[in-house]
Formats: sequence, structure tokens, C-alpha cells
Amino acid sequence: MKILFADDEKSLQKLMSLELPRLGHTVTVCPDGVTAIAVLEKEDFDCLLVDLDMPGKSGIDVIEKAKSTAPDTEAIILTGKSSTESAIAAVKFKVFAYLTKPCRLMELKTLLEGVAQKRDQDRKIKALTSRLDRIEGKSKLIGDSQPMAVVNKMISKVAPSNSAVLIRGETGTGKELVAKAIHDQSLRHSQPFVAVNCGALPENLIESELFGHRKGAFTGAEETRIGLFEVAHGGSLFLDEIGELPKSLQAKLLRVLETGEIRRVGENSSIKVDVRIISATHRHIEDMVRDGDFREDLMFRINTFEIQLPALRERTEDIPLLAEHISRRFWPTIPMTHTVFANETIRALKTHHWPGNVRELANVVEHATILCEQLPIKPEHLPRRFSEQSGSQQPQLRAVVGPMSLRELEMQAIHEALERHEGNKPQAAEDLGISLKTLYNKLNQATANERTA
Ligand SMILES: Nc1ncnc2c1ncn2[C@@H]1O[C@H](COP(=O)(O)OP(=O)(O)OP(=O)(O)O)[C@@H](O)[C@H]1O
Repeated sequence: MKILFADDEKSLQKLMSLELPRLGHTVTVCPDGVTAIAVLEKEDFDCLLVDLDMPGKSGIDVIEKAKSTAPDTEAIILTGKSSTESAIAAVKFKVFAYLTKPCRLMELKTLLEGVAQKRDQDRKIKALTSRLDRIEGKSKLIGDSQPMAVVNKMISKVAPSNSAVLIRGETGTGKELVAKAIHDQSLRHSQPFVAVNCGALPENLIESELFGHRKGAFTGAEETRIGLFEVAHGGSLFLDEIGELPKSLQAKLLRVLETGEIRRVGENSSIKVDVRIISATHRHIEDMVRDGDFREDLMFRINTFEIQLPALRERTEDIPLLAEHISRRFWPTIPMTHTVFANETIRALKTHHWPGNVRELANVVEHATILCEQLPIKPEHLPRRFSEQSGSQQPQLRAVVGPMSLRELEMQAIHEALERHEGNKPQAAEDLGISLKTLYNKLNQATANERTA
């Protein structure tokens, strides 16, 4: 690491200029705070090692200067005595550690290793965060139709409150996007947004996934793990497909929502958590309550505020904007002035039934962008079902060019099964002969592909 050392003690200056390079660091030694500040005008350092009491400018002044230009700089304070004032300043400037004089080299070595490790972790977190931002993208809800205007208004009204929100809508209507928009517009926006699909987890894992577990709580629990409630502390937890939550877990979730406390599996004591709950379902929860499949008290708890998302077929006027927006995910270089879709393509898209809603539209657009070599995208670039469906109304449409990929065939089969079962995923999975988890994985994969494209 690149270290700046500032101390007016001559013997220490000599020691550090010898020992720090031996530990693999490069060091700039300054005899006082004023010199250190002058050096910081020209250079940044990974770590500061500064004496608290120096004539002229103190160690805290040096740290303040370094952090004003390079906030990631770490600092270790050397001190003979600690005072309340210096402790407050240390907290303010997030000082890494105090080292009391006379300082032992072994102690300093361990501290510097800790600083290096922290910087490494910070870099990894930054890389992961930027990757996550790219994958999640902006939670921008496209569509200026009347139904979407109502949705946007409801989001902006409910976001600043702490109320539990239930988002209803068919598969692929953008429920997760709405949940993210609520979080982004809330006071919790700088805290985590954690999404969990209640239908995609095997029953025996959901409890430990949500609440965490203690080491040895069950076979395979090799170490203590925190659950998603704790991960989401201070932020929002999005419980997607809440209707799929097993009854035993419904009771436990209700208790958590009522007490604000969770208990890790195998743990005796509880932990307070502050989490806003946003749930989503494509199922008619009231019917599930009537059939005894969903707890009525939990239903009241999760839907303080309800947002109903319109199906894509109920807002066909948004299709041109959505299709254009999605096409630019695949072709980011198309100039904004270019016409991406021919008029007859938009007409074909507007007459489709869209059982898979916006997710299906994204798949169709991806298919078309692969086939189309020159803009605009024409009906012949759309998947075969479009020419079949509109064959009688639009005989001019040609059959699809080229074969469909396995992935496209798979997604088509999934959308058709969802259409047959009116969006009911467990039934569609059964019909397709795959597990519900596999169905979710394929839908999620399709969404991830669209986002990263
Ligand atoms: N209004 C919209 N504007 C832009 N993109 C949208 C919109 N609605 C949905 N999408 C896109 O459609 C895809 C599916 O959206 P999302 O995963 O939010 O749907 P969902 O209703 O949660 O689906 P499921 O019920 O299957 O979980 C995503 O790629 C999302 O970005």
C-alpha cells in the first residue's frame, strides 16, 4: 500500500521509513501536519498513519484533508493518550484504528493487513454493486397509457409511507419493476432492496432463507447464516408470488410482521428487524382464503395498499413505446431518430393477446432483432405464431425467416402453457412436465437475459 506517515518524533520517522518498506509498503514520511497536508495537495494515499498531536496541524486535520479529496483513504491514528474530542473526530472521519504509543511493530503489521483487506473488500463490493445496477437496470416503468398513469400515481403516493403493498397482476406485467420503483421512491432507497420468489424455493429451505439459521440447526447447516429479512434490514423485502408460500410459513411470516422480530432457525432469541414488505401475486388471494389455502389475517397484513397492474392487452397503446424501449436494450446504438418498427409490425404486435405480457413482448423483440438485418423490423421478423394468428387478417405476412432457437421454442411453449392456465404457474408447470422451480428459473433467466442484453 501507499502510506503517508506523519509524526514529529524523529525516532519514529526513522523507524517507519525502514520498517514500512520491509512490510511491502511504500512510505512518504512527513515531520509535521503542515508538510503532510502539502503532500496531500499533490498525491493520494491508500492509508494514513498519523500522530494525533503535532505542532501546527493535528493528525485529525491531516485526515480531514485527505478524505476531502479521496474519501476512500483509510487512516490509523497514533496517540499517546486518547481524548473524547479525538474519539469524536475519529468516528466522524471513519478512522480505521487507534494505535497507542509506544507502537509495537507486530500490532502495526496486523492493522495494515486489516486495512489492505478492507480496501480489497470495498473494491469487490463496488464491482458487485455496479454489476447489479447493470443487471437490474433503472426501475423505469415504460408506458403513458391511462392504466399506467394510475399505477404511477399510486406508486408515488404509497412509496414515502412505510405501508405494506400488495401488487397484483398477471405474469410478466412488471410486478417486480413496480416493487423496485416503490423502494426507489421511498425514504429507504439507499438501503437494500431484496427480492425473493416464494414459489421458487423448496418448502424446507424457505424458512432458513427468510429468517436465517444457526450452525447445526439441521443437517447441512454447516455455518450460521443470516436470512433475507436481516439482509433487507432498513430497506424493503419483495415477496414475489406470496400466494405460493406454504401454510406453515404463512403463520411464521405473520408473527414476524406483527412483532417486527425474527428468529433464526435453531436459535432461541429473537432479533429486531426494520423491513418494509412489498408482496406480489398473480393469484386471487381472496379465493385462496376462501379455499383455506391462505391465511386471512396474513392477507390483511400484507395488503394495506394494493396496486393492480394492467395486462398488456389492456394497454395496447403502450406497445410501440415498450417495443422501442426494449429493442434499444438489444441494439443500444440505434440513433433515437431511427424508426425501429414498421407500422404493420406495430399493428401485428397490437393485435396479439400477450399471455406472457411485457416479458413475452421482450422475447418477441429479441427474436426480431436477431432476424432483422436492416431496420425497420417487419412482421416477417416476428415469431411464427404472429403470422399464424394474423394469417386471415393480414395475408400479406410472410412465414417466419429461419428456424427458432431452442430457447425461443421453450419460451413459446411456456407462454402458451401460461395462457392455457390463465397465468397459473403451478398448473402451467404441471402441464409442461417440469417442476415449478424450473419454470421460475426459466422465466427469471429470460428476464435476466433481457436485462443484460
Ligand atoms: N412497464 C414496463 N416498462 C418496462 N419494462 C417492463 C415493464 N413491465 C415489465 N417490464 C419488463 O418485463 C419483464 C418482466 O417484468 P417483471 O419481472 O417485473 O414481471 P412480473 O410481473 O414480476 O413477472 P412474474 O409474475 O413472472 O414474476 C422485465 O424484463 C421487465 O423489465
